[in-house]
Amino acid sequence: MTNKIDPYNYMKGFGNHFTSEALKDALPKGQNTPQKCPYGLYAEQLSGTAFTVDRKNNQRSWLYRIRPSVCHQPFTKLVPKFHHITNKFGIDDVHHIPNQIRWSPFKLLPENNKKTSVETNFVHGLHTLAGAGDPTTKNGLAIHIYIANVNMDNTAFYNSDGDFLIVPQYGRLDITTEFGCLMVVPNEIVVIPRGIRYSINFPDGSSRGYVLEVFGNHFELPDLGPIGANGLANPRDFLTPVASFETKECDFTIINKYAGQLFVTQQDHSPFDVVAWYGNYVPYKYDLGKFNTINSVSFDHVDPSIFTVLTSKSAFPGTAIADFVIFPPRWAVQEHTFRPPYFHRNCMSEFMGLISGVYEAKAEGFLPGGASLHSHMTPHGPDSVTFKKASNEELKPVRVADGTMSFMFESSLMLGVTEWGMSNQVHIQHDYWEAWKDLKSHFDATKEV
Ligand SMILES: O=C(O)Cc1cc(O)ccc1O
Ligand SMILES: [Fe+2]
Repeated sequence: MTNKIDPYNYMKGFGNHFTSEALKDALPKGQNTPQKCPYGLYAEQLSGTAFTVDRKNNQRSWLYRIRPSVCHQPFTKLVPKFHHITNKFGIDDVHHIPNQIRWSPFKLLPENNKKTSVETNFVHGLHTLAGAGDPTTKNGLAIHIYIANVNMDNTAFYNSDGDFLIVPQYGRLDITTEFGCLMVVPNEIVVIPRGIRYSINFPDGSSRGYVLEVFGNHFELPDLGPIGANGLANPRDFLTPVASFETKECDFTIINKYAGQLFVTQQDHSPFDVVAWYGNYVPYKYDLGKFNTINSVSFDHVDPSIFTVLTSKSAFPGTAIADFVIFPPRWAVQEHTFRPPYFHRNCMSEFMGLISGVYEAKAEGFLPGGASLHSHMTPHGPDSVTFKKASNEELKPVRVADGTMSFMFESSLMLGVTEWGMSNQVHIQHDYWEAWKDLKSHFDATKEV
């Protein structure tokens, strides 16, 4: 169903200082705030880091726009019954569960047509599934699922709480941002940093995907250490839109997520009126198919951190608030090795989703559009069918996960599951624990190998 045509233009590179003009010479020359800007535009700075952050981590962009963002009426709060977002992750607000949890695919909404009249845009279709921490202290994360079927007509959204890393699983995202437009297809991801206004259309109708929201540090590429200067997600493959603007004057709704609540306001013009911009605080997309996958070519199963695409660091070195990790198609060649993921218990929370295909550790039950959560120190690993097969198979080089893409949001924080995530609006597989119940003892004290 996915038509992969992408009508938009992009600039390449991660963390670059870009410049983009939709009209020739719309950027001021040699300064940020001339007394009068070209074409009668307004200058506006968007700061993604504190003014005083060290130079190498400082992120900001300058936007030259028809009207400054401040031209809007006062915000009013949208009562919680009109949305499904929360940032309350305290012990009494969400469910902290040591069991292995698995959700069947989150139900798509019916196509929006006259018969069904269910109309849900991206923002109203966001359901918080799990999280930890608090955006007011800029520490933590939330995981949302979106299920939606209508465009955000004359509506824009921005998030004061953190950055959104969006993983579309079903249906493309046609995104208009203040910086330009992006078309994002399943198997690509898009990051929209804090504060940037955007609107999402669903060219394929009813759509579904996952969102990782981080309240603290922005996403960055992981360090490569002994891997060397190349590998994993290459900076050149991150794409940022080019400036484009509209001059629409009409009633426009702006929705703001602020401290886990939604606020709404109106203005009389489109916020997508940025004629030119420059800077390094930008939205970007990345095709997961471009990941340069590195793994063991000798023996043993390597930890999945080798598949990290992006990370949002905590204050503790090497310990992420959230890593975005993928399990891409690759060759498995390890000798005398049990090749699928090992049995393990982890001091991190592991939330997993499946974009397409079958995940190597689970023969059944983990399905595209579904999810699993293995919390701090919760034991998990290959199901019994996978264990039996992989313990006995001939170890020739094989393609793993061809046509498949799964991912993990791995966090050092202890995730709580929301009321929605436990409700009968979703389907928790209560028999998930049985995936391991047939793992019998093979112990024989007389047999060394
Ligand atoms: O639990 C999982 O399926 C994710 C995972 C994969 C892997 O290859 C090693 C460790 C790990 O947590
Ligand atoms: Fe795991």
